[in-house]
Parts: sequence; C-alpha cells; structure tokens
Amino acid sequence: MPAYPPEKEALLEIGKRNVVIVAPPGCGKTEALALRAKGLIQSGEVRAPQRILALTFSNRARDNLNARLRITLGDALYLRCMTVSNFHGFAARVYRAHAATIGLSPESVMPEKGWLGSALQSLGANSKMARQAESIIREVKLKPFSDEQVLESLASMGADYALQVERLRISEDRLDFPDLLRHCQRILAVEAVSALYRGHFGGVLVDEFQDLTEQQLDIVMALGGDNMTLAGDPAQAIYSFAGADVEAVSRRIAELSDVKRVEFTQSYRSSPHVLKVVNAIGGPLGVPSLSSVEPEKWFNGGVVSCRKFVGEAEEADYVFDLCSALMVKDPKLSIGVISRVNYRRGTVDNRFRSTDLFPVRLWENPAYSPEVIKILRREVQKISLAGGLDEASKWDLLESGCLAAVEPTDVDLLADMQQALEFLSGEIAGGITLEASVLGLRVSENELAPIGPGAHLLNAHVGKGQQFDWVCVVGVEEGLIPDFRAKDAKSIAEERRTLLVMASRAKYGILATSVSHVNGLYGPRMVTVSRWWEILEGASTSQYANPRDLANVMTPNKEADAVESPADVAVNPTSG
Ligand SMILES: Nc1ncnc2c1ncn2[C@@H]1O[C@H](COP(=O)(O)OP(=O)(O)OP(=O)(O)O)[C@@H](O)[C@H]1O
Repeated sequence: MPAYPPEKEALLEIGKRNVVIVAPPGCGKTEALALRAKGLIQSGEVRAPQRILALTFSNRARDNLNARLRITLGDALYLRCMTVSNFHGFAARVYRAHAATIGLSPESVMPEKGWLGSALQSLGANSKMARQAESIIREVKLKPFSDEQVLESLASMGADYALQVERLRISEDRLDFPDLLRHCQRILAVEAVSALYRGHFGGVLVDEFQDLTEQQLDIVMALGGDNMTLAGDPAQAIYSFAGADVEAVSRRIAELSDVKRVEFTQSYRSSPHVLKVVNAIGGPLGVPSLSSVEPEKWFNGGVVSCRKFVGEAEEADYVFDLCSALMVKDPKLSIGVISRVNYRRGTVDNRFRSTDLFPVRLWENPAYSPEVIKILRREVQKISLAGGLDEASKWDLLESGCLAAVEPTDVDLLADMQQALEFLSGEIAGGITLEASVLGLRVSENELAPIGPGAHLLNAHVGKGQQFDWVCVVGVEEGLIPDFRAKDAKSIAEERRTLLVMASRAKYGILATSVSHVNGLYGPRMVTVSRWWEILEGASTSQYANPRDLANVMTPNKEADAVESPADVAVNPTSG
C-alpha cells in the first residue's frame, strides 16, 4: 500500500458523516475522495450489498475518478462497492425507475443532443431567438417545477418560442437534458424514494462541488443524507453560465450540521515555476499560496515561457513545432493545448489535425473520446470479420452496432456517439474509408490513463479537473480572456478563475501565447494582450525564438516523475 501523507491518511479514519474537502488545484482532492471511499469500506461502515455512489459532471470526469478509485481500492472492491455515474446518467436511471411516482411516463424518449435547437428552428426561431429561448428554458428548469409549472412560468414571461417548444416536447413525451435533473430532483423529494436510495447507497461522493447547481446539490443531499463527501475549490468555479452557483452552494454546505472540513495546500501536481504562475493568478482570488511537495524533483524547477506572434498561423506553427520536439524527446508526454473558447483554436487545430507524428485528441469532438473509440473499434472489427460488404452496408452496421452498444440511460455517451457518427460520416463522404476514419482516431487506450500521450486540444471548461505534463495556453488576449462579455466585477473574477484553471492543469511547464492580429470574419483584426498577460510574463523563465530550443530546456529528467506517488504510476504517462 502506498504511504499517504498524514492529512490524507486521516481520511481513512473518518467515520460516517459529512465531509467537505477544500483545496486549490493539484492538491489531490480526487485522490482524497478515493481514500474516503476506501476508509468507509475498510471500516465496514459501508458494507456490500450497500455501495458508495460517486457523481461527476461529465464522462471525462467519470473516467478520471474511476481510474483513481480503481488504483486506490483495487478492482475487486471497486467493482463490488462503487457506482460511478455522471449526473445525467444517474438522473435517467432514477427517472426510468420512478417517473410514475410523480405522474410521468417512465417510457419517455431520452434526451437527444441538438433536439431543442432543431425544434426551435422548425418553429421559425432564428439563431438569436433560439439561443434566448434555450437560455430561458434552462433557467426555468433549474427549479423543481412540474411540466405545468414550467409552462405557466414561460407564459408569464411572454417567452413565446420557449413556450411553443416546451409544448412540443411534452406532446412528444420526450425529455431534454435539464428535464432529467428537474424530474430527478422532484422524484427524490418524495421521502419514500430517497430513503430507498439512501438504503442502497451508504454514502455519496462528489468531485468539484464548486460547479454544482443548487438543483444538483438537492439531488446529492437527498441521496447522501448525513454521509456526503464533497470535494472542490471555490476558486475554480467556472460554470455559472450553466446555472452553477458557488456562493449559494458554499453557503448551504456551510450550514450542514456535523461537517468535518479538510483542507490541503501543497501541490502534488505542479513544478515550482508553474506554481509561481498559479499563485500569481490565484492570490487576488483568495487562493492560499501553493508550494510543491517536492520542489527539488522538478528539472530546472519547471518552465514558464510567454511568446507573442503577429498572427495565428505563426502561433500555430510554434505550438506545433514545440509539441513535435517534445514528443520526439519523450513520446510519453501529454501536452494540453488550451484556449478560452474553441473558435480561437481553429488555426492551431488545423495545424495538428493531419499529423501522424504523435496522437492528437480534439476534446470537443466526441469522436475522440476514449469510450466512444472503444465501441467504434469493436464494431469496425466485427464488420471486417463479416467481410464482403459494400461501404453503405458497412456504415449501416456501424451505426446500428454503435448505438445499440450504449446503455440507453447513458444519455451523455449516447449523445457523444451520435455526434461522433455524424463526424465520421462527414469524413467518409470526403473519401476516407470507414476503417481508416476510425483507425485514424488515435488516443490512449489505457483505461487507467484517461489522459494518454500526445497533444490534447481543448477549451478551459472541458479541461476542468484534468492535468497534462505541459500546457500551452493559447490566445491570452483581451476579449478572449477575460471574455468580451464579462463586464462586471463578478464576471471578471470568474474569467480570472478560468485562467487559473487553464494554467493549473500543467505539471511541468507552461507556454502562453498571444497574437497581435486574429483571423476575423473580414480579415485580420488587431487585438491586444490580456490584462493578465503581465502576470504570465512576470513568472516567465525562458524566452526562445526557436521552439526546439525551448523543448530542450523543457525536457525533464526522469526523476522528476518521482513526485508522483507509487499509486500514480499508471495514470502518469511520463512515469517510466
Ligand atoms: N498523496 C499523494 N502523493 C503523491 N501524489 C499525489 C498525492 N495526492 C495526489 N497526488 C497526485 O497529484 C496530482 C493532482 O491530484 P488531483 O487531480 O487529485 O488534484 P485536485 O486537487 O483534484 O486538482 P484540481 O482541483 O485541479 O482538479 C495527481 O497526479 C495525483 O495523482
């Protein structure tokens, strides 16, 4: 068994009660959750057939937590005692089992990505109107309203398109994603039902509590009773646009009786130089100053470099050349190329897309999700074994096989699969064979290492909770970070938190980039560096015009990886 530091070891001894774990980035909250599960199981406080439920926000977060739980608990205990689900998937199962309790049909059609947008379009809404309607509906459904109350509320607001599309949804007996959570909240408000779940689950774990909506918190509280473990960091709250309310959630958590509060302030993730950036961004946000657990283990103490370019093409070349040079030096490296918003990465994505020098994963494209790829590959293999099929028959088989392979209540995976198939059909229409298009998706296949070697292209929000050996924060420009829509102090603070999340994904080094001209709709448009550029520049350690020289400086010695616990070996691609 790996030796844990005393503050983590203590988690094994806490009995059945509510626990709140608060810590800045990289201090081991996910591992702490796994230790909490282990403590509850070892002490016999949760005993089979009872299980512990762990709820996550996304499939990616679920993969992360699953990997950590399997390492900490071992496969046998993990399989016997843990249920790990994302909120939508869990809510879908509650709905299927208990919808009748609140007078609804358990057979309702499960949510389909894009349905709301297309339905609004078919009702005649233009894209601006559709966006408005979607946002009104999302907000109204954050309350535990019945369908009738939703309709009344929309009618009282005069939200015509929202009202029409909601009537259409009800007439088709279908659910949209927010309906799952709303109905789950309503079902669990029925004491007999929530008591049933509390009997089945001896405890509930949640990672990233700062991003909960009050509705999700209600669900967690109904399920967890007096044995919830909530881990998070208010300084990383970046989901207010989706209804997350860190202030209200923190207040309600503080009001819980008999809560054990646990805090950590040492980073297991990042090098001293990366932490210098993290501390400089986080200080004004109230983040306690972070230090590295073993600073001497990081080659050169890590690296931070800032580079300005004239245009996006030049920036993309530099980032690509740096990644190539790093991957040549150590093919096990993971490199996150993170932008505040997807569209700012367009040129960079194009530069990376066609390379076969190292694996590339576009995170916003579900076709690159390891879970989706696993299913795609299995189905392609079946098709190849069948042999003698024309391309159209192969496609039909692939589509039906992949959709059938997903559990119908795993609505997020189903939505990912549908989008992935759409993407692949585009590739195939462009002349690539079905086999080549699927095999072309090269990502990590190690389930215990959700972040495989190679380049990972993503935005700040999907990167939450993840980590990479190197992070390139691209597009550090005013209007992008902070986003041009952020006007008041509260929104600006959330943008700063977003920058904190981006920078703190790095283990060893950070490259920050900005350009003076971005590609606008009508040609190049001048932009200035972000108001926070100086913070990054102030922490910069290296300036190299040639990315290969930077890669030479940034190459860690192998001992640097010894900062990770022995238990971490399987999830740290640089450990060798
Ligand atoms: N006790 C420990 N010993 C060695 N390494 C550890 C320990 N605890 C955590 N780590 C490692 O530190 C890294 C960061 O941990 P983790 O992802 O749990 O941090 P976090 O607090 O959840 O971060 P974030 O808030 O950014 O999501 C991981 O690689 C993890 O394996």
